[in-house]
Order: sequence, then C-alpha cells, then structure tokens
Amino acid sequence: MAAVGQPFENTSRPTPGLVDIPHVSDAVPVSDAVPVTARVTSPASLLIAWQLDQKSVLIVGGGDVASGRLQHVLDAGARVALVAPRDRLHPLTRSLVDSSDRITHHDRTYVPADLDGADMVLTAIDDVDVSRDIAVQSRARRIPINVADDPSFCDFYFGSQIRQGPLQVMVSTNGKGPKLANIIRQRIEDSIPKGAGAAIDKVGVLREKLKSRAPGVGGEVSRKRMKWMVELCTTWEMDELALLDDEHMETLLEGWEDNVVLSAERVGLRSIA
Ligand SMILES: C[C@@]1(CC(=O)O)C2=NC(=C\c3[nH]c(c(CCC(=O)O)c3CC(=O)O)Cc3[nH]c(c(CC(=O)O)c3CCC(=O)O)/C=C3\N/C(=C\2)[C@@H](CCC(=O)O)[C@]3(C)CC(=O)O)/[C@H]1CCC(=O)O
Ligand SMILES: NC(=O)c1ccc[n+]([C@@H]2O[C@H](COP(=O)([O-])OP(=O)(O)OC[C@H]3O[C@@H](n4cnc5c(N)ncnc54)[C@H](O)[C@@H]3O)[C@@H](O)[C@H]2O)c1
Repeated sequence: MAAVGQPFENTSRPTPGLVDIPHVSDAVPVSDAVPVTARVTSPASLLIAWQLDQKSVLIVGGGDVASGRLQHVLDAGARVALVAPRDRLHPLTRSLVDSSDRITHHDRTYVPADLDGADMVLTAIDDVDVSRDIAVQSRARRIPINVADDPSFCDFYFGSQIRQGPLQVMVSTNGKGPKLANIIRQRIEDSIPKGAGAAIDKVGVLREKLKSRAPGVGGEVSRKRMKWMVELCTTWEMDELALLDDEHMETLLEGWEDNVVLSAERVGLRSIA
C-alpha cells in the first residue's frame, strides 16, 4: 500500500463482492438500454448534505466522542441540547457549553423526555444498555439516531471528513473500516487543489450576482446561466477563480450579455501560469 501523503491512485480494480453495473449511455433510448439486473451485494448509504441550521440536536454524553460530535453539529448551525453530568464533561465540551448560546446543557443523566422536539439524536456514552434504550425510544418516535460505535442501532453513520470553507468531503466505508476511512481521507485531502475553498466561495458570489442580473427559475434563462457557469468553471483555473474580486466579477458578467466567458487576462487578472 502506498504511504500516506502520496497521490491517491485510482486503480480501477473492481471492488471485491461488487458486481459491475452496466453503464447506460445518455445516447441509448431507454427502451433499448441493457436492463440493469445486477445488484450490489449490500446496500450503499445515501450520502447527502443534511441542512441542520436552526434544527434541534440532542447529544447524550459529554466525553471525547461527544465533543467531536458537538463541534460537527455546531458547525452545521444546529441548536444543541446536551445531556451529561458536568463532572465528566470533556474540557472542550465544557468550554463550548460555557461559551455558546446555541447549547443548552442539562447537568444530569438522560431521561426519555429529552427526545421531545429533537430532529436528530446522537449518543456517545459508556453505557451500552442505556444507549440502546435511547435508540429504541428514538426510533419509536422516528427521530434519526447515531449511537457511536454501535452500527446496528444507527440510522446514519459519521464519516471521516474534510472541511475547507464551503467544501466538504466525507469518506464512508459503511462501517467496514473506520481507520481506513481516516487514511483514505488524508490521501484525498492531499490531492485537493490549494485554493479550492476560496474558488468555491468566489463562484458562489458570482452565481448570486448572475442570478440577480438574469433572474428566473427553469426554462431558457436557467439553461443559459448553467451553460455559462459550466464554461467558466471548466476554462478557468481554480487558483484564478480564487482571485476574483467584485470588480473582476462585474467585468466578467459584462460578457454574459453576449454569452461569452472572458478569459482571466481579459477581466484583468494577471496570468498565474
Ligand atoms: C469515521 C469516524 C467518524 C467519527 O466517529 O467521527 C468513525 N469512526 C472513526 C474512527 C474509529 N472508530 C473505531 C476505530 C478503531 C479501529 C477499528 O476498530 O477499526 C477508529 C480509528 C481510530 O480510533 O483511529 C472503532 C469503531 N468504530 C465503529 C465500531 C463498531 C463496529 O465496527 O462494530 C468500532 C469498533 C469498536 C470496538 O471494537 O469495540 C463504528 C463506527 N465508526 C464510524 C465512524 C461509523 C462507520 C464509519 C465508516 O466505516 O465509514 C460507525 C459504524 C458508527 C459511528 O460511530 O458513526 C472516525 C474516524 C474519523 C477520522 O479521524 O477521520
Ligand atoms: N466512533 C468513534 O470514533 C469512537 C471512538 C471512541 C469511542 N467510541 C464510543 O463512544 C462512546 C463514548 O466514548 P467516549 O470516549 O466519549 O466516552 P467517555 O467515557 O469519555 O464519556 C462518556 C460520557 O457519557 C456520559 N454518560 C454516561 N452515562 C450517561 C447517561 N445515562 N446520560 C448522559 N450521559 C451519560 C458520561 O458522563 C461521560 O460524559 C463509547 O461507547 C465508545 O465505545 C466511539
């Protein structure tokens, strides 16, 4: 196996236990397509970007694992009810509890009424029986739950994560090898172009400016906007996009009227190559 830090290599080797699913080309009419009969041996997870802003998360436990979970959900904008005796709070959790107005700390052990109003439940406690009781109660109320290290009681797993501004990458091994998820994540991290987060931020601002210049949802205007954005993102380098300021963006958007994507030099960026 290559050492950590070397580029991540795609060997295109079929994953053992998986059956190749025929790729159906866009050009093939649906009726003529090869029927997709092959199935993967075990179901994959649905990887989605869950919007937690202003939602309520119940965290049971205040140790090492809970403090990592707490940071993740605060980063996602959640309001948190944290249930754990204060005397065993991890120092990081203790300082977050003392400083964040988005955390309500209950200095005691869990009671079922803690589930009231929760949109998501995370348990990270050193008592398997209580964790499993919480999972059963949570599921009975159809609230999604993660029980740290107890996959059969989880509705979703955590993964190994990269966060660079608006860019987030999560590696999941679907419970098969969390340490390998961590190692693969480090290799992916090493391969992400410098400035990717900044480039995404700038493209986000530009897309908003474009939408206010050419408003509307769907139809011709959407198609034209998407084509223009795709052309920009594929012809400009990421580190060029990262350098865009308001003035460059206004110049660039002048090309929009003529359906033209100006080059980085034309909008006044010095050539970086
Ligand atoms: C990714 C990460 C995210 C996070 O937790 O934040 C994460 N585990 C991490 C590390 C890690 N966990 C363990 C080891 C020791 C090595 C080893 O055992 O292999 C190490 C490595 C280390 O410590 O270095 C032990 C372990 N973990 C689980 C079990 C139970 C079991 O397998 O049955 C056991 C055995 C307990 C025992 O033996 O008693 C279960 C789960 N752990 C998951 C997530 C979910 C599946 C994710 C996936 O597979 O993709 C899942 C299913 C549920 C969940 O907890 O969400 C984080 C790395 C973050 C990072 O650093 O990048
Ligand atoms: N997924 C992972 O990466 C990972 C890594 C290590 C451990 N774990 C698992 O996560 C769990 C927690 O690990 P840890 O290292 O944070 O444990 P820890 O011992 O540091 O903390 C346990 C916390 O749970 C609290 N607690 C215990 N019973 C409670 C109850 N009934 N109500 C409320 N709070 C209660 C304690 O007060 C303490 O704050 C363990 O089951 C461990 O196996 C997961």
